[in-house]
Amino acid sequence: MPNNLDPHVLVIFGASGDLAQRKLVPAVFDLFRGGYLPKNFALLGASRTDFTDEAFRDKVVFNNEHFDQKDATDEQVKEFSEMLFYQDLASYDSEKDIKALAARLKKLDKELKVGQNYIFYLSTPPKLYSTIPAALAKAGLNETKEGWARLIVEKPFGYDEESAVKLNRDIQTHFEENSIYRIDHYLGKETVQNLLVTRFANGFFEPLWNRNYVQSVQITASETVGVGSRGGYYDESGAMRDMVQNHLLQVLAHVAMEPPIRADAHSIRNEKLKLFQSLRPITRKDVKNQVIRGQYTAGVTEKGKEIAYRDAPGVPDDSKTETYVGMKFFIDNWRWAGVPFFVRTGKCLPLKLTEVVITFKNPPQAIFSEYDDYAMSCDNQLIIRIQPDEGMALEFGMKVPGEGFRVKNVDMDFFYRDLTKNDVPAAYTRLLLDCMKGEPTLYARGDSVEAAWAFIDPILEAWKNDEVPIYSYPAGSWGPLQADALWIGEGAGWRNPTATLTDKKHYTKQ
Ligand SMILES: NC(=O)C1=CN([C@@H]2O[C@H](COP(=O)(O)OP(=O)(O)OC[C@H]3O[C@@H](n4cnc5c(N)ncnc54)[C@H](OP(=O)(O)O)[C@@H]3O)[C@@H](O)[C@H]2O)C=CC1
Ligand SMILES: O=C1O[C@H](COP(=O)(O)O)[C@@H](O)[C@H](O)[C@H]1O
Repeated sequence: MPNNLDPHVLVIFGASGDLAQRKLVPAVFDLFRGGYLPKNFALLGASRTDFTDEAFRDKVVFNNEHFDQKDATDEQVKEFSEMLFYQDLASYDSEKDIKALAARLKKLDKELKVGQNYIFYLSTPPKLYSTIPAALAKAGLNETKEGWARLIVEKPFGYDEESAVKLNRDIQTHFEENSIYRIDHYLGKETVQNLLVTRFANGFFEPLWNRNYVQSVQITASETVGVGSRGGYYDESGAMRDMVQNHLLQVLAHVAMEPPIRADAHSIRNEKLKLFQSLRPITRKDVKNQVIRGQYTAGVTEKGKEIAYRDAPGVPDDSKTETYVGMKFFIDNWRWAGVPFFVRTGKCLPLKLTEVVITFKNPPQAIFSEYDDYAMSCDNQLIIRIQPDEGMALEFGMKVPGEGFRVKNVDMDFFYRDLTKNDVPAAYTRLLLDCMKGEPTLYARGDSVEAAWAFIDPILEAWKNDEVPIYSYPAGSWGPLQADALWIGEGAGWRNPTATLTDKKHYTKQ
């Protein structure tokens, strides 16, 4: 349902870049198609490349291979493109730049009557994340007299805890916390949000969702692609910073946090913070037993032949950057005491999928001796598919018809797409809309970003000091075999599907 959004200007810094072209402008177009944008709206691109308004429109709309017109008419695309403007800058923070930007906003304000409402989107390299807000403040654009000013900050938010604290401090000097929107696109995924509904809108999960019934929890985000042309960025980052510290800890928070008292930003973000604060620290000496890092070598993935990570453009020959992380840890709180949590992510794995698997404890006694699938009992698992085949399956044992008591694992399977015929909004579309509404629930709060870094930092330190090995794995495999050892004594093991459900109805156990 279209919303009554305030008139405003969305300013994208770094608008000549990849993200603006691939995700941001297409997301704003989706909002336009859906009738969400207010009548008085402008998108103002700002970066150093010398574009006119028309040249910018050509780049991000008419000559943009990522811009999908979908069912819109050519007239609608033209109408949308006329909402796009461009301001070129010399360096993002010179006095001349700020004055030019402020003057352009004033002009747009006057023409469109946007009431001095501005969203500033930082889609530049992270080194500018402190600089640009300070420059905006100098021009008085951080707090407008008549309207509001909001700031969206792209990832990565910091490089470690210290830099995240500093970045928070820098930005919070100029913008109130409730005007800062730290984006994590996993929070914009419908199925990540649905984790909260699954847990808190259904009475029957709650009694089971704790140490009394849960044997283990595993979260996997596997990718089939390698680093491609992003070697320069990725080698500085690695899988831990790129995926675990942000996206996967956010998914974890949705799976494990306590029920918020209300479904509002304050309550949900408070519970997430508490969850991050309850993570049992993995000290540097624990790292070798709890965290496995890996790097892919040449191999074959579903995409074809893949060169070794170290041969990718922009990656040094002797790189020790991890392209795989598998880890085991505990949450020291009342609900989860003693339950092992396993998280893994990697590039060049066999399938592209993100899923959460809750494995429930076995019944207290195994009284049926014949199982079709397993020796002792069924695996009672709830498999929550974040992507693809969004949905969830519950696995349990049923009697095989006929004599005796033969038990077989079966599943009840729900597909999220059966809920609606409408397109599920892309993550960036949903998140941009929320910021336009002034709704920060699906954005990360400063304190929880710091808490997430505090958990990750000792691991990164141990790696930096080479205290543990980095294992290799061939592209197309499920990562280093050493990661299987994390499960010793903990049951289930990694769930390594052989195909996504789109290709094949059933997962098989390794
Ligand atoms: N691309 C993606 O898929 C994703 C990106 N991100 C994050 O979003 C941000 C933007 O990403 P992306 O668009 O890929 O980045 P780009 O590297 O394409 O940079 C965006 C723009 O910033 C300007 N820029 C680049 N380098 C510099 C520099 N050294 N000094 C000043 N300006 C510079 C350039 O514009 P100009 O030269 O015209 O000023 C460039 O077009 C990054 O922080 C990235 O980490 C997050 C998730 C996914
Ligand atoms: O932020 C990032 O996420 C993508 C994976 O996102 P997904 O929505 O496709 O699961 C990852 O490929 C990239 O390295 C990382 O920067």
